[in-house]
Amino acid sequence: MAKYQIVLIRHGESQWNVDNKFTGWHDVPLSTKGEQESHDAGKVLKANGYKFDQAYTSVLKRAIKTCWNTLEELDLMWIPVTRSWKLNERHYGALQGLNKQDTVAKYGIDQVMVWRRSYAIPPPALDESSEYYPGNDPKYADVPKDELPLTESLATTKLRVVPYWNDVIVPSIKEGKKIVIVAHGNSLRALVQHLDNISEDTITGLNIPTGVPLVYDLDENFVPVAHELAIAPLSGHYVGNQDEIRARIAGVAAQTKA
Ligand SMILES: O=C(O)[C@@H](CO)OP(=O)(O)O
Repeated sequence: MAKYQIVLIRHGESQWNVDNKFTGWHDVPLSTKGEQESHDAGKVLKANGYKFDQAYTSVLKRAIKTCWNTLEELDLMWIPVTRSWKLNERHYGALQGLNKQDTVAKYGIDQVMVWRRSYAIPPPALDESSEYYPGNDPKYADVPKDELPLTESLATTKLRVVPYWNDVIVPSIKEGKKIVIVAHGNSLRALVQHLDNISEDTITGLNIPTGVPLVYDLDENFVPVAHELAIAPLSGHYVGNQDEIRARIAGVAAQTKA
């Protein structure tokens, strides 16, 4: 029996999704299409009667703007929005800024798929002299330098996302708050892997589309209750046109081709 319901949204298409570049912690804006996708996410939630008391997002503008646009459509811009770097995208290390398909041409599809989707193997680490080093970014001024990643695998991304879920978000759900989490492809993969207890092998095939609300019903122990529209391996379901959503999932997978 479902006791709680939460909504997860990956940000709308970003400018570096358009340019097909590895993005990670680089702070790029939404594309024009991404702005539209995030308004559409709010519209479809409104049409289906969803309401929220609290939003959680990352400190990256593509997620923050998606959150704003979604809440604007729901006429909920007044609710508290908590931002945390713990919900940031997985740090893509030295791949940040590189074109994904050029990287396939240089290193081969097998290596790139290991970097993109393997569970525990991180991309090569960033150098602290890099323009992308988070230690020079005022967003992270309060974060101890040794906690700031120079690269992350999905496994190490989980080490920040899941404690944030358990320590911050779960208590607020238990207080009775209806929550929405607006985050990123890989930080949400980390979260749903935890919720749905997805195996390390199976998670490599999971891609989350931009700007589509993903609804989870959870029982009293925060174990997901499978929905009839769920697309395996998820128990949650995407809200919207299911054929279009499947095509968008395939589009994320196709960002790197052999
Ligand atoms: O570049 C990134 O940060 C992510 C999300 O856009 O890409 P991928 O889907 O390749 O992990």
